[in-house]
Amino acid sequence: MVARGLEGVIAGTTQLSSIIDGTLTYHGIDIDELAEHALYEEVIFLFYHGRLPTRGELAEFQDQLAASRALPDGVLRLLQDAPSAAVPMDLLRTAVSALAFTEERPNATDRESSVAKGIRLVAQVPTIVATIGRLRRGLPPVIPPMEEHSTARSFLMVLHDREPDDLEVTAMNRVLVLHADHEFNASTFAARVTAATLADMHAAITAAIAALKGPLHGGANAAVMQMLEEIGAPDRVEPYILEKLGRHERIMGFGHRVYKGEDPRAKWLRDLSRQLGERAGDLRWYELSTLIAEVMQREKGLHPNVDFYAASVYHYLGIDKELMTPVFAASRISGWTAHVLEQQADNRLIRPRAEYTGPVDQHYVPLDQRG
Ligand SMILES: CC(=O)SCCNC(=O)CCNC(=O)[C@H](O)C(C)(C)COP(=O)(O)OP(=O)(O)OC[C@H]1O[C@@H](n2cnc3c(N)ncnc32)[C@H](O)[C@@H]1OP(=O)(O)O
Ligand SMILES: O=C([O-])CC(=O)C(=O)O
Repeated sequence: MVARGLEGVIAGTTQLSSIIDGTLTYHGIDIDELAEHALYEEVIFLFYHGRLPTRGELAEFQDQLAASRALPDGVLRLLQDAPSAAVPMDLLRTAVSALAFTEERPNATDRESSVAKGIRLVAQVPTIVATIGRLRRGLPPVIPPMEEHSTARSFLMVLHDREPDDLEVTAMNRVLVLHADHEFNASTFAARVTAATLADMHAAITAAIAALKGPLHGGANAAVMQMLEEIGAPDRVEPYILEKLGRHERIMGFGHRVYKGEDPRAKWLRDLSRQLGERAGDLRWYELSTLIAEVMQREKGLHPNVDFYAASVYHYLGIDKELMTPVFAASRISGWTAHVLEQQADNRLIRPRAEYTGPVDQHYVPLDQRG
């Protein structure tokens, strides 16, 4: 029997993250502890080294990331020359693919080369995303400040051309921690399938970005924002959701292949949405979100996934709808690159079988004899 969508299939092993009985851990550490205490850079180090950094190692690692954030001129030009209607996820995918041109050994897959490429990508992807955001607002690209250690702060500074405040930085850091890895999700699996052919890091990450784009995966956050805008007012929540469910349409940001109860990341994002909404004196997006969640719980027994409250959090952080899925990628790049390293360290081609369901005993009919 075929497991449709590979549901429940254990397709490989990983030491990076696990979801057991609804509990998410990164290398054995509960996501709640990391969300509360960790800097995103500590999480990246954890993925790359299998342990948390010492103070000295963290400072050195943050220096290395900060020194790698700038984009090569060719990639900046590519972003600037793209049509103004280009879709941000398409721009990100193309820019990451083009970064391979700037590698001295683009095809190399040995550990040293792949670690160096991975760290460069972890540093560069947030810059690409912030630069796409700037260009969409008619702002010129800027070089991210090298003295800025925090990815969260650097990203917001570049995106908004101003100093973010403490709550914004805390929120952005937490968003980066919460989205960083999630075992064999679709985009990570795409990266691993690509890496398993011995294609290089940039090839694998380009495949991952392509897979993240769809609304059943990372693209759901932008679709949630679209829905919030369409609903607009609390009294429209119930009729809107019931009408969609009546047409057997999916409500974006709900349901998950692995979690059947609450996604452990959702409560952190709900809390951030409320805090940012209170600070802005505009709780509309938070309140609409909680009302939708109540209706979905009552009608379908479905819980919000990571993409649901992320939409209003991003909105409160001044991130446009179209940039929301790229922002997800700016965090998941840490997990993707670490999974590629893990795949390369113990590689075997990933090549399952298909059950054939087409016709049998057919014959070639010459062109002039076909009716
Ligand atoms: C970062 C991430 O990728 S998190 C996921 C982001 N994606 C979304 O938010 C999109 C909306 N959610 C979905 O489409 C799904 O829940 C998925 C894709 C996440 C998981 O899908 P699957 O594991 O394949 O679940 P499946 O599609 O089999 O759904 C099971 C049942 O729940 C229903 N269901 C699942 N999600 C939803 C939803 N969001 N809205 C309405 N009904 C839903 C399905 O219609 C189905 O009902 P049925 O058995 O009566 O036909
Ligand atoms: O794991 C999944 O299927 C989807 C995903 O990436 C996540 O929830 O973070």
